[in-house]
Amino acid sequence: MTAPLPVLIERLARERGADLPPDWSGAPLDLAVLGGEDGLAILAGNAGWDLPRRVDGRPRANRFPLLAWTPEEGWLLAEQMEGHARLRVWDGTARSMPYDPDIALFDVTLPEAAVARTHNSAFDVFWKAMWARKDVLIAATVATIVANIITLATSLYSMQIYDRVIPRAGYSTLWVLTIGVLVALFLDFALRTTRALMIERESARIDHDVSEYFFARAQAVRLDARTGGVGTMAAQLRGLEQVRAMMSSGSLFLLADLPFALFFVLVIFGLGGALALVPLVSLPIALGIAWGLARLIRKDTQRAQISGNLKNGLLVESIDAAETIKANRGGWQMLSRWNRLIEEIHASEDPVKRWTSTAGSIFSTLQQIAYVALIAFGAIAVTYGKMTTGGLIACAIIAGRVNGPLVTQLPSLIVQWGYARASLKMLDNILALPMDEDPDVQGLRPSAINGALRLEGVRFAYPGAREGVDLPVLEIREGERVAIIGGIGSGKTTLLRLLAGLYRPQAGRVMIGSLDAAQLAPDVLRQHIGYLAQDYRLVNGTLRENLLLGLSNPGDDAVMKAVQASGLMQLVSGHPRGLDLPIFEGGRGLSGGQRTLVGLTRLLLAKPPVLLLDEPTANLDDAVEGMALGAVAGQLAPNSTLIVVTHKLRLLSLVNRVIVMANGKVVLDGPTGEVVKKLQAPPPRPKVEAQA
Ligand SMILES: Nc1ncnc2c1ncn2[C@@H]1O[C@H](COP(=O)(O)OP(=O)(O)OP(=O)(O)O)[C@@H](O)[C@H]1O
Repeated sequence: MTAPLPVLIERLARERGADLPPDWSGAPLDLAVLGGEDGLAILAGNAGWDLPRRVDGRPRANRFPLLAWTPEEGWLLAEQMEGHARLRVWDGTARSMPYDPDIALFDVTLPEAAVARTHNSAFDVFWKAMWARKDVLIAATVATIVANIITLATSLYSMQIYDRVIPRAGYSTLWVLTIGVLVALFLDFALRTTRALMIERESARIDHDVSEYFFARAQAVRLDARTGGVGTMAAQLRGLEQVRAMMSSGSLFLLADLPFALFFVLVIFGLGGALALVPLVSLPIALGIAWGLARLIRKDTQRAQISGNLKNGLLVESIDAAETIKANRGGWQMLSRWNRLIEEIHASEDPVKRWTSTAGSIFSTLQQIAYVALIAFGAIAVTYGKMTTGGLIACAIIAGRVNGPLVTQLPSLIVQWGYARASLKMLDNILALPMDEDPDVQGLRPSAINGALRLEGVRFAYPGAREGVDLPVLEIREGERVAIIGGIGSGKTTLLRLLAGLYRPQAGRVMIGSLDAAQLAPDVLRQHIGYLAQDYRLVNGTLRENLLLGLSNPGDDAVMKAVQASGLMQLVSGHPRGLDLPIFEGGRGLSGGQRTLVGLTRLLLAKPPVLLLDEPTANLDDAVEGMALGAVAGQLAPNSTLIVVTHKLRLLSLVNRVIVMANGKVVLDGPTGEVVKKLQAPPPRPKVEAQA
């Protein structure tokens, strides 16, 4: 028996606890092509992975599982060595075969999920991304060292011109020196350009790594931990830009050049002795002022950042809720909140600007005083014959390098660092939020899960709420059809989200089959449980992309069949672009009912064994409701579990058990007929006391 390469890789991923893309099994690849020895390289190339490496010689135990290729048997999964002479392989079934050094063994590096990497702080994320490219950064540092040494050429050139060429009219020396210095300048240009290119390229890669990590991390934040607004969280993530600006090549070069200030001071000491005292005094003063500035603006930059995030949140909210705001004349209120935030931002930014410009003026005066002091002391040294005029000029040029670009740019660099620091703190807050999956724990990936659900001692309350959902025991057997009904705000949606594993209970546990939902790998959980939210949101893209969100493409025939069954056909056939009709951000472009139908159709394609539907027909008319529910009911296998939250009595015909909720608790639970009868029974009359 042989298994196709994608199936072997699926098993390999499972053994390594790695995730493959949801559309993996539908990878549009010709299996005949994959059957050959080059198949693996083609597949990896198509998936955008690193090229699999061939393992030379007998592999060590820790390298397994590996993919094995033999011309006779094709592709196999080599799981481990059995003794010295045999290899345990899997190709649909596990078996053992003689180990032959000619068997080609390949190590496939499956891309690690961005979020699987754990970092203690946002700074750590940046640092590790930089450290991973240390080779290039070291090369850039070497280029910096050489370029800075070459920089000395111009100053030494001036020295020679004043000391040797001018007094003796030494033209031949002049030409030689000029050509020499031009060559040095060209070399300096080449080195600085190469360094810039190297750093730009690497910083683009670092940026890619870092932003991928934070995007994935923000997505992985558990739903019940997302307390802040959408806009505020988005703004916190945008703080990445500020950190990036800080790490832009300009700032990096400036920092890379910083140690050379000391080197230049040493050179001045070599040329002019005590003259080195001038930069030796002025540089620490400049750095001290810079440090003071950083401390002075720290609080204000942080405050400006927080207000900026709130401003972004308000902007997103005002656009998102435009309908409510317009219809209720809420514009004025939003505007006043906006103006208040702008005032707050200005109040925090003003001191930052004031201090920065004051520091800038101090720096420029300091620079000029340092220059005057150097020339004055230098002039005395020259008159006493302690140094030559050329030496003094060389010292003046070199001192300019110490104080020049570094000191001029320091204030703006410090402000940038202030904002970057505040951004890093906010990114730290995102990293502190709990995730769907504990990155240190490899989630369970069983090949089959039972469709039963059980809540044991579950308590859940929203942050800041006094009471929430409280369910000592609730058991739903495999294949059961259950409706959850109850008043508004009674906790039906919360219960459904707990069952779907989208919320983590604060006490107790949710069991899926015989496994704790918290221990299952999220992708396995999502595959097993289909959840249709009450307000089903679509994402920007086409209708087809929304229908196949997170699914492998089953082909247009299957998609059209599901579209026909759910009642979405009218929309598809009525649009010139059919399945490719565009969906805008947040699902704009479709009506509320159509959005629900897209969600239902997607579930028809996903065919999960457990279906959790939250008021699936609230937005549908009777005809479409009947059609959509008929499609769902028609697709249910005998062991599929269905739980539907509803306010509509019509939906009770789909189920054989009804759970009634009130104030976060189950108050009635039983067969549909019984519960309906109890609900319809008139309330017991209060006993009339016998008249005395
Ligand atoms: N994101 C949230 N943050 C804080 N409290 C919430 C949140 N969502 C719901 N609640 C509160 O939790 C309680 C239960 O809400 P839930 O959405 O589960 O009710 P429901 O029974 O589904 O109501 P409905 O029939 O209106 O959909 C309500 O009192 C609600 O105010």
